[in-house]
Amino acid sequence: MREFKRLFKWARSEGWGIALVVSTGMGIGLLTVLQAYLIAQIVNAAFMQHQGWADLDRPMVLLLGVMGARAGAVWSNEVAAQRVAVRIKARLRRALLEAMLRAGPAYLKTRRIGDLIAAAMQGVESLEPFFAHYVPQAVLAAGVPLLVLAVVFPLDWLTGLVFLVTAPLIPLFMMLIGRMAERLTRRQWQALQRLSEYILDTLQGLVSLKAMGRVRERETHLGRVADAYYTTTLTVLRMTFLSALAMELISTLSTALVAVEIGLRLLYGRLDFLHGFFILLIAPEFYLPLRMLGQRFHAAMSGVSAAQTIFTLLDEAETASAWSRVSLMEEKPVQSIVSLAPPLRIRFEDVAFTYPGRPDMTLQDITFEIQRGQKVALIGPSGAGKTTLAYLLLGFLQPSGGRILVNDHPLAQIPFEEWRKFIAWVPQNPYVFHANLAWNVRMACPEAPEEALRVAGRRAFLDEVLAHHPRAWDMVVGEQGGGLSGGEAQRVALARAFLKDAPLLVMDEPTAHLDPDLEVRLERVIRTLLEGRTSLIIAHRLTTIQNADWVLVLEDGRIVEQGPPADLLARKGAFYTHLAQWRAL
Ligand SMILES: Nc1ncnc2c1ncn2[C@@H]1O[C@H](COP(=O)(O)OP(=O)(O)OP(=O)(O)O)[C@@H](O)[C@H]1O
Repeated sequence: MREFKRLFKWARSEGWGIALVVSTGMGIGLLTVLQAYLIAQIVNAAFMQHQGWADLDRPMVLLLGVMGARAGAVWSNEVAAQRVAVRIKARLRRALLEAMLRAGPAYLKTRRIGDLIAAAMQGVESLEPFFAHYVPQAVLAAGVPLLVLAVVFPLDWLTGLVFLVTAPLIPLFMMLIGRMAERLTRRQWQALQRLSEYILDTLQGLVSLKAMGRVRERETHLGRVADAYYTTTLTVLRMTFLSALAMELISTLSTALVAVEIGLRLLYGRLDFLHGFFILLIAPEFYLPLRMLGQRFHAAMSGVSAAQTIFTLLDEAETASAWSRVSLMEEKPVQSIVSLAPPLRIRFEDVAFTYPGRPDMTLQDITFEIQRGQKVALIGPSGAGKTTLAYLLLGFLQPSGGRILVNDHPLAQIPFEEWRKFIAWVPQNPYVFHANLAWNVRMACPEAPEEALRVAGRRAFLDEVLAHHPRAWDMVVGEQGGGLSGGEAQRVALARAFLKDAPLLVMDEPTAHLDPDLEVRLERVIRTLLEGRTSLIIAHRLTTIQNADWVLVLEDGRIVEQGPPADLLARKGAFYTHLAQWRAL
């Protein structure tokens, strides 16, 4: 039920929109009472007092006016509620995206992408019934019965008493089955999440599944996951129908009770027709908003279950953004607080880092310096913390201890938006977006002129790829570089780095994709790219290590050795052992 509170908070934050929903809701209540009273008055005048049409034209016109106004209020209420729902959905999606980007790549690595997609797409979408139907209905359910009670009590205290005793039965029943409904819809939402994760995982790993002959097995399992979703959906539907039936029964019996006690008193002349008929007309309207609230509660429940995932993601990302310092959504220029003159000098002083939720330190006592224009190679076994160290320098993560200095300025004081202008990042598996090649390279520097794009392409050997394709730079590639080989995607990343021409290059050297001929040429490309730049390379090849000015050997999150490669080799320590393991010696 915590989610209910948070969702209502989001609804309240819609200001005017929600004020319109509330005011039109109260308007509907008032007009409903007035409409019932006018109908009762007209019927009373026509049939009990035998008045002619001529005497009834005023109340008839008034009734038509009230009916029109009520229709208008219902329409405005629905439109306002829909607008509130659409706006909140858009805001929630943006908040999720912002939170994910603020939390940065290190946090995203810990999450399942299927989860995020399900939350941002179906999850947010399933909140529509909550904001568009449940919230306005909650306003009506709170307002209309109170209004009816306030009108009916002075007219007939006995009916007022019946209303007062029977009305709580519907919310009481709603609360009783609410817990069960919550549990079931949560199970349904989890089944949907599992299904979307499973489909995404299957599609992404299709090649491996085929290669290992596991497609049939996966298909059978997928069928089971889909069946689980089907079964939970049917259970939820069954319970929804059952609860609708029960609420219908309660309100019908209560209305019948009112009808009997009114009928009997009319029969014995203890109540005048006008009031009796008015109360009979208003009785179903008294129970309707409560009954509808029950129905809409079930429709809204799947959204509430999804909201739990959405809010968990938002909270987690919020915590993660404390250790990540990225705010990628900010496109507005940031006032520079330091002036960094390239080439850059980097210094790590006793830097430590711990991922939240992990008991041990991922990095500790990291102290080294990259002189201006120096090429530093970072080596170490898998899981030693190389990527984490690179992320710290890139500004994706914040050190838990120590500090990083750039030209003697603490990196923590340089806004990320400013810092990113100084860095080019070439990851091991660069992401190529579903767009044309020109866009994919130009994203590194959107304002770069055409000529600079061509030069960058040429320097990264990308023109060889372009030559084989009639649309050249306009060639559209699929997401994750579909349509490009691994080596070609690598060249796109290198072309981006050339185009950006940043003073600091951070690179995770490719270990695969390259044939020997391309490897030799790429080596030349990389050497050109490194010229005159300060660079940190997570090195996986011997030549890169030999050509480096300085080598850092990382083991279990600590730098166990550092120095020029020739000196380290002569020392026959960790560096030597590391290379020996590669059979490089
Ligand atoms: N987002 C994360 N949350 C929690 N722990 C993480 C996260 N990313 C990495 N780790 C852990 O931190 C340690 C260092 O990981 P890191 O990726 O920096 O190593 P690496 O040296 O780059 O490894 P590889 O060469 O295999 O890429 C590992 O034990 C890893 O499991």
